Order: sequence, then structure tokens, then C-alpha cells
Amino acid sequence: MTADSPGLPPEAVEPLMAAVNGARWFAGKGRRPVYRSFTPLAWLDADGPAGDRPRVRLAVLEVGYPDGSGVEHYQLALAYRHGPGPEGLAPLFRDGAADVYDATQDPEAARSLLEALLDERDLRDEGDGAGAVRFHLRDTGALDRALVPQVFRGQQSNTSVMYGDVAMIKLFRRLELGRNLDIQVHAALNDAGTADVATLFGWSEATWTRDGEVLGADLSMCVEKLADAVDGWDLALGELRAGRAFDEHAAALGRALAVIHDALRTAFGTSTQPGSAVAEVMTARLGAATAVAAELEPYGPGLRDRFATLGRGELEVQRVHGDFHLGQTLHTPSGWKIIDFEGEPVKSLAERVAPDSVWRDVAGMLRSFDYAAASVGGDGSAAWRDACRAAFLDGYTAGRGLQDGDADRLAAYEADKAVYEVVYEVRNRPDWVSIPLGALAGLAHETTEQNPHEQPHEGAPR
Ligand SMILES: Nc1ncnc2c1ncn2[C@@H]1O[C@H](COP(=O)(O)OP(=O)(O)O)[C@@H](O)[C@H]1O
Ligand SMILES: O=P(O)(O)O[C@H]1O[C@H](CO)[C@@H](O[C@H]2O[C@H](CO)[C@@H](O)[C@H](O)[C@H]2O)[C@H](O)[C@H]1O
Repeated sequence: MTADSPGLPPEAVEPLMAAVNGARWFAGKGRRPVYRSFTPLAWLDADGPAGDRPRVRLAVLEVGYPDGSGVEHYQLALAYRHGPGPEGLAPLFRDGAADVYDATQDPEAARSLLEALLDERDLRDEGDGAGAVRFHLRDTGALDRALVPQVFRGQQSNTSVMYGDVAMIKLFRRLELGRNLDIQVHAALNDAGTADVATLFGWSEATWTRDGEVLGADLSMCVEKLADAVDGWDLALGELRAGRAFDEHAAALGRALAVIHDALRTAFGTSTQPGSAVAEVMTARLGAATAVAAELEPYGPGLRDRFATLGRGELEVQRVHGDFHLGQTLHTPSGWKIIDFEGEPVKSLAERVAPDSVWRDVAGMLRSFDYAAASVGGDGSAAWRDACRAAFLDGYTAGRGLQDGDADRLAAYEADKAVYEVVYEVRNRPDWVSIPLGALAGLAHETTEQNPHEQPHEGAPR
């Protein structure tokens, strides 16, 4: 098989799967992924590469698991080189005479991604079985094909390449069949003129055929690179460790969230849901979570009572961020910017797109202040957290404070988030599970028995 033919040489399957299994963005680590198929998409440079640059194509790798659970699609960006590759970068596999590299790690290849966007390339299936790729430009901003690509190493779920100080292309790794929420929400918020999110310059999408069925997914988004941005979690921890208050930042975050919620209401509308239906969902989620994390058992009765308080009325619901925490915020010289509107990673697309109460996001940030305080620990942490909480709520409600019934609604959402966090921590950071468990001790309705986790800010993991 040559570099120009679609498909994957049989001997390349093993090294490719090993590379994918070891990648930070691979969601199925430790679950013995099984190779199912490799679908090449059209070459980005249909006429061949310029000079001695590598040829670049995207591809979809389909992966399954030995127990037959779930099929996952991962995007690969591949640079085919016939000469030496970038220094220090090992090829993923060999295809005929070509060494094939991860194009996001190969600066020459990464240039092709930006060029394809700037040219708004519409790369159709040429009858060779390769899927189609289409690039859409919304706003050229200061985009320029001469911008120098630089791989960004500080993330987990996806892969981003920075282009000078101007733009960032985020390649979605685990593909979601259908529309990508981050693209959809950025577009809507940009159209609404919201200053608290990055400008969406463009995006790309693909369609391909698998077993006679046409599948489609969004592949990447190109957004404004926010200058001098500091991650909200790092900033908060730094301030707390230095003994400095975070109230003003927290208030500004509350105001930013209120603006975003307003814009999401305008763009996607609102509806209502019986509180009892939401309580049922939360209760069911608690049951599923308890099956994974037995530590939740003592809180069961109190949490069910807590959720039941929602049953007293109707909840107004709308599109929300869905996984709002300090790590989804960037502090810039022009204020807070909110990123990553994809919701909680474990939820299905249908769940993440479903309208929800704004208290989901408010609760998410309150949980994050609690995490920050618990992970730093020490005498002043609880007071620091409570001050952040008050300032954030003040900013969110524009000084009006919580209205009738809001405190109960908020507490139910905080409890639901903390239940999710217990499972997240059991699976990802077992040393941190005492943080959400500590919060649940306070959030479970009075009926909950006393338990050893009730002092959330003592002995918290470092
Ligand atoms: N527009 C942006 N400008 C600059 N840095 C950004 C921008 N968007 C995200 N980042 C950086 O990339 C990191 C990961 O972004 P995120 O959207 O959460 O990606 P992932 O989906 O891979 O988790 C953020 O924590 C932030 O440091
Ligand atoms: O950023 P992601 O969408 O991947 O969110 C997941 O991972 C988060 C951790 O990185 C997790 O957040 C929890 O830990 C944070 C501190 O690391 C804390 O600020 C959050 O409040 C807490 O929920 C998030 O829940 C999970 O979905």
C-alpha cells in the first residue's frame, strides 16, 4: 500500500493502536481497546504538498471494547513524509515508503490545517473510499497563512495547535456523530455579541461511509487565541495560597455567567420542567453513582430528601454551559472568558444538549470554590471559599440575592454535581474523593447521619 492509497497497512494497526492507547486524549485507557476500522478522509492538499512539506490527511479510527460496549470514533491527523521527520518526533506507523506522523505535532503539517481553513476547502470523496472534509470560515480576524504553528501541550480531552498569538485550532479527538456543542454555542454567543467568549473563526466537518451508512461529525474549531490568558483554577489556587481574597474575581465570574445565560436564553429559548421530573433524574443518577461508589451510601436518604425539595414547583430551563468550573475559565486583561461548552464528558450528547436550570452552572462554580479551598487546606480556606461563594452569587444575581426557593434549587444542583464528582474522582483521582464527599455531608438533607467526611477542609488531599 502506498501513501496515496486509502486505508491502513495491516502491520500498521498494532503501532497505531499502541500510540492511540497511550495518548492523553484517549478516553478508553485501561479498557483494552479493540481496533475496528480506519477510514481515511480526503487529502487536505489535493494537488500534493508544496515543496518538501508532508502530505496531510485526516482519518477516523473506530475503536470498540472486548465486552462489546460502545463504539468510539477518534480523529487522527496524519502527516505522510518520505524524508526525515521533525526532530524528536517518532512516526506513528509506516505506510509503504512513507513514515506517518501525528500532524498536530509536526509544525509543517499543522500549517496545512490553517491553510485548508483559509481556503475554505471543500474536499469531496473522489471515489477512492475516502470521506469528505469541509472547512468553514466565519471570521478571518487576523488569520494569515504565514502564522507559525505551535503545539499546545496543556490539555486533556482534545489536541490544540496555536497559530502565532492569533488563533488556536482545536481538533476534537473523540468524535461525536452530529454537531459539536462547543462550535454551536460559540457561534451563537458570538452572534449575540457576547464579549465573554473567544471569537469563532471557523470550523471543519466530515462525512464518511461505514458499512453502507453515512456518518458525519464536526472535526475542529478555530478560535481567537486569548492573549495573556491565565487558567481560572491556577489563578484561584495562587491567590488562596498567597493569602489573597478572590472575591472580586468571583463576582466578575458571576456577572460573566449571567451575561452568557442571557445570551443562551435569547439564542436557544427557554421552557419549563416539573421540578419532580428533575428530582427523579437526580435520584436515578444517585442510584447509578452509588453502584460505582459505595462511599455514597450513607448519604442516600438525605440526598433523596434534598432532591425532593425540587418537586415543589416548576423549573425554568434553557441551554447552559453544563460543566462550569474554574478550569473552564480564563482570566485575560479584558476580563473573564468562558471556554469549553461541551458539558460533562460522561453524559450523552442528548443529555448535554437538553435544556437545564441555570442553577446547574451556578452550582458548578460553587463546587469549584470548594475544591480550591479543600485542595489548598489550612486555616483561612473555608472563609476564603465562603467569601467567593457570596461574591459570585452577588455578581450573578446583580446584587439582588437569591429569590424564593432559589436556595433549595441551588442546593439540589450542588448535591447533584457533588454526586457526579464522587464518581469522577473514584475513577480518576481517588485521593480527591473526600472533597465532594465532604460537601455532600453538608448538602444531604437533615436526615443524613453524621459521618467521617463532615470536615471538608481538614486533611484534604494535596
Ligand atoms: N481561546 C483560547 N485561547 C488561549 N488558550 C485557550 C483558549 N481556549 C482554550 N485554551 C487553553 O486550552 C486549555 C484546554 O481548553 P479546552 O477547551 O478545555 O480543551 P479540551 O477540550 O482539550 O479540554 C485551556 O485550559 C486553556 O489553557
Ligand atoms: O474539564 P472537564 O470537562 O474535563 O471536566 C472534568 O474534569 C474536571 C477536573 O479536571 C472536573 O472538575 C472537578 O475538579 C476541579 C478541580 O480539578 C474542580 O474545579 C471542579 O469543581 C470539579 O467538578 C469536572 O467535574 C469533570 O467533568
